[in-house]
Formats: sequence, C-alpha cells, structure tokens
Amino acid sequence: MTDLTPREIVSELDRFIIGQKDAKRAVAVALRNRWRRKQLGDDLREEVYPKNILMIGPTGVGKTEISRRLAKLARAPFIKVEATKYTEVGYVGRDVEQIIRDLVDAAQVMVREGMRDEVRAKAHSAAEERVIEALAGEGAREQTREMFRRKLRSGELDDTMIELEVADTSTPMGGFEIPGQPGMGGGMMNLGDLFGKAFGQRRVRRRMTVAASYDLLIEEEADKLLDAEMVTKEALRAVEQNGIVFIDEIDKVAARQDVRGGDVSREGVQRDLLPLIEGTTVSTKYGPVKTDHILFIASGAFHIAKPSDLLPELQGRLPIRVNLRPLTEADFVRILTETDNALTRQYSALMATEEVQVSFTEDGIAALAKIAADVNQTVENIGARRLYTVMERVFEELSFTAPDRGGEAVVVDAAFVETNLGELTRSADLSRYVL
Ligand SMILES: Nc1ncnc2c1ncn2[C@@H]1O[C@H](COP(=O)(O)OP(=O)(O)OP(=O)(O)O)[C@@H](O)[C@H]1O
Repeated sequence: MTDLTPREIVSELDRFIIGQKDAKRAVAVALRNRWRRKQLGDDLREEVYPKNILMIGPTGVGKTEISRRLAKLARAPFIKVEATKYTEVGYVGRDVEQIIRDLVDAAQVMVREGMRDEVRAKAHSAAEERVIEALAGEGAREQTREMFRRKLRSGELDDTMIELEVADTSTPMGGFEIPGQPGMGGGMMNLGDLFGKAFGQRRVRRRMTVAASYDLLIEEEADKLLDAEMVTKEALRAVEQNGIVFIDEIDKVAARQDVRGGDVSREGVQRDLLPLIEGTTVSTKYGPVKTDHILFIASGAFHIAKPSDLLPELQGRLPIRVNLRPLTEADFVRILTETDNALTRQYSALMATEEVQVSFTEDGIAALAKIAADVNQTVENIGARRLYTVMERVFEELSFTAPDRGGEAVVVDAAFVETNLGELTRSADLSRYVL
C-alpha cells in the first residue's frame, strides 16, 4: 500500500508514460481512495467500494501501461485479461472466476519476492546474533557481544573457527537449484531442509569459519521467517484489499442487441463478469477471496460499440470514464527520449555491452518518430508499439555486426535512419510486412 498523493502518483507515472493526463489522474485518484478507505473506521470501511474505471482509447496508447505501472507503484497484485477470450469457440461458461485465481497466483509470486528481500535483512541480523553467541559464549555480557559485533562487521573475524549447531542437511539426494532465488545460500536449497522440516529437524554441531557460517545461517534463518502459510495469507489479503484486474477489449463484448449477427455469448460474458465486479466470493485452492474491493479497469477502443452498449449494470459499475488520445509524432519524440525506459536508452545500453557507443542526434530521433507516425497512418495505427518495430529495423544491421565493431562510436542521425529504413518506408507494401 502506498501513501503517495494523487499528484505524486501522476508524477511517478510521468516517468514512463507520455501524455494521457486524464487517465493518469483517474487511476491516481482510485489508488488514493484505497488509502483513504483504509483510514476509515471498520463499519464505514466495508461500505466504500472502489470506483472502477473505463478507459477508452485506441490500441497502443498506454492503457495497459498506465495500469501496470500503477500496480507496481502500489505493490498491488495485477492481472490483465482479454474479455474476448471468453467468447471463443468452446466457451461454455468458461470460468471467469479463473481471473481471480490467476490473480492470487500473481499475488503469491509478488508477496514472496517482497518478503524475501525483507527476510534477507532480518535473517542477516539473526545470523549475526548466532555467530556472536558462538564466539562470545552463551550468556555473555552485552559489552562483550558488542565488541564481537564490531569486529565481526569489520571482517576481522572472518577466518576464526566457530562451532555451531545447525540443521543436519546431509542427505544422499544433495541440493537442487531453485531458480530465481539467488543470494539465498547461493541459490541452493537442500532436500534435507524440506524433509527435516516435515519430520522434525535433526541438529548437528559443525565447525566452520565465521565467513563460511553466514550463508548457512542466513538460509536457516530465512527459512524460518518465510513461512508458506504466511505468504498465502498475505497474498489473499493483498488480492482482496489491493488487487487490480485489467480487462481489455471490453468493447468487443458490448455488441448491441439489434446488430445483426450479434453474438449472444457476448452478453453472456458481460453477465459472467458482473458478479466479479459487483462483489462476490470466489473459491480458490488457497481459500475464499472476496472481490468487493478489487479495482477493475476495463478498456477498449469503442470504435463501433459505445460504452452505452454495455449492460446497464456493468455501466453502473464502471462509473469513471477516461479518454486516451491517439499518439502524435511529437509524442513519439518524447517517448523515444524522455521516459526512464526510453528505447533509445535501451538500445544504447544493449550496444554498450558490445563496446559500441551509440548516440542519437535530434534529427535522428525526429526521423524515427516521423517514420513511426507515417506507417501508423498508412498501414495501421498501432500506437507506440510501432516504435518497437521501427527501432528494431533501424538497428538490425548494427545488432548483427556489433560484436565485430567493439570500440566504434555510432551516431544515429537522419542519414543513418535513411540508410537503414528509407527504402522500406517509401513502399506501403513493404512496410506492411517489415515495420
Ligand atoms: N503514452 C505512452 N508513453 C510511453 N509509452 C507508451 C505510451 N503508450 C504506449 N506506450 C508503449 O507502447 C506499448 C503498448 O502500450 P499499452 O500496452 O499500454 O497499449 P494499450 O493502450 O493498452 O493497447 P491495447 O488495448 O491494445 O492493449 C507499451 O510498451 C508502452 O510502454
């Protein structure tokens, strides 16, 4: 949960998303409302429901990005689903409740990652205390302990041998890697640990250096703190209180009744989604989840269908409407240069790993933005996504040859862009396939 003000939230979003002020403000207020709700007394708090949002705008203009960044900022569990998925052939009451189950899974990963960092610091100090006890002896005076603590932190005692009682991890099966868990005892977890836990841990005394004891102890201490049950409980709480569900292409299931060939299953999808948004209890393998306070952000282009074509109940549940505007050539220039994760920054950093120094001139950026905007106009408007294909193409040659060009400096100016892209952009047929 974040206590950032709406203004601060918008300014954080500004680091990654250009323009779209209204949408940023709407999500910032939605997030702040959660914080406000938490300040309320118990009885009133239960009465306050989130004001869900309907984002209206063409593809690739930042709808998902704003929502995803918001979730990250709030450390909120987040999931994106396509409403149309539920109209596909084979949809026989496809379980929209699965959305909530998937959200719980996402929350588990998020919570565990967060806890691991927290736990690491705590585990470190718990490990330190155990080493000090081994050095100073049980029941040593605080002064003595403090002296050892100082020496320990300065590394003076690294080679000192100590004897510690640790979990017996000797097992014929050895250890196995847990991917994505570096830094916790070198990413190794011993099967003995698992079985030891289940069957009552055997303890053994072992001699080792202070330096070597650390990894072992931190692993033991972290294990104690990272309790699976606690992770699950926290994940369920995070989903209920902070979860964000992003439903894309809601306009595609909003066909009007009188439209010929309008698919009946579309209204079905809206009917299925309704209880989730209105608040229901979904059972998951970890326990029941109440959806009442989950924030729903629905989005769509609404080129043909209009928000008023949605079921009235659904319209009522998506009271905040924001329009996102199509991106212009000027926006592309800013997207290429101003955001923290700007593609120009990414490509420069990638090439730097090959010792090739890439820089962009103003006219180079202008040329890239113009090409993206032109192709969007002539072929199909896919918004900022066009920048990805344009950049990939302009760098194709350099990406391939970079390992042989270490030490070179490459300037991406208008001429460079013309050399690598000029031909393509002059033919709508070609750019349809390549850009
Ligand atoms: N206004 C913007 N500023 C910076 N980057 C943007 C902006 N709009 C889109 N992008 C980038 O373009 C890509 C696609 O954007 P996004 O996923 O938000 O599209 P969308 O509007 O949700 O479209 P769709 O409804 O088709 O999913 C993302 O990588 C995003 O970073």
